[in-house]
Amino acid sequence: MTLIALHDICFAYPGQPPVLNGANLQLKPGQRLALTGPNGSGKSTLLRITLGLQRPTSGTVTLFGAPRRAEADFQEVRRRVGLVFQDPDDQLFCPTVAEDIAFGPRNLGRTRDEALAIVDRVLGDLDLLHLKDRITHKLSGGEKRLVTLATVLAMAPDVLLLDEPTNALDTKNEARLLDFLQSLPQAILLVSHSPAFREALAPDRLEVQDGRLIRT
Ligand SMILES: Nc1ncnc2c1ncn2[C@@H]1O[C@H](COP(=O)(O)OP(=O)(O)OP(=O)(O)O)[C@@H](O)[C@H]1O
Repeated sequence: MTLIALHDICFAYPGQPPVLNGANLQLKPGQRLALTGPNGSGKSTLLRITLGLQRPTSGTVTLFGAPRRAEADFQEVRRRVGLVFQDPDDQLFCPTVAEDIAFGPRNLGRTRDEALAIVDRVLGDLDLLHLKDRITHKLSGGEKRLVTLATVLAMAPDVLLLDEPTNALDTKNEARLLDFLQSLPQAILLVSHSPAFREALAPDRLEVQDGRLIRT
């Protein structure tokens, strides 16, 4: 089954020329696909449309085999699509790292102990246990980036949408993140301006050109 299918997506911000103008994309289980294109070409907008955070002017978003139009359609599957936003401050809002990571599992009805076990597992997987009790807003930019990924992984999504995951990471952490992401079974849609990272993780790519997605 195709996880994500975008068909003929058109979108314009109010009073502006179209950002997307007939964009098509399919992501299958286990597939890793990169989205490239210049600044402002519409990559982040496309990720937000995929999750229903913005609605296309026309076109169809199909997730897990069903077309999604209304907010309720997206809510049903949002947990299964983990979006790591470009700006971690859009995503981290609890006082401590552990609380931020536990928030999603708690919302899904996990007990406090279950959620705390998930926090330990995810932080352990990312080699970040030392950050567990830190105040989130005092983390460095790179630490916030990795903690944001931890909050998403705690929801055990089927697909990861990663918007510039290496922003603010040093070379050592970038290499470790690459190793980690390569070991994951999930399908990944990656937006990254780092050619080396992109080619290592997702050599298959689509480029946004004049609002369309072109295989290059
Ligand atoms: N909320 C908004 N209101 C109005 N215009 C917006 C809004 N968000 C983005 N835009 C504009 O839409 C266009 C596409 O933005 P988007 O963030 O999707 O591009 P991008 O390809 O992800 O860029 P980058 O590589 O710089 O992250 C840009 O011209 C941007 O200025």
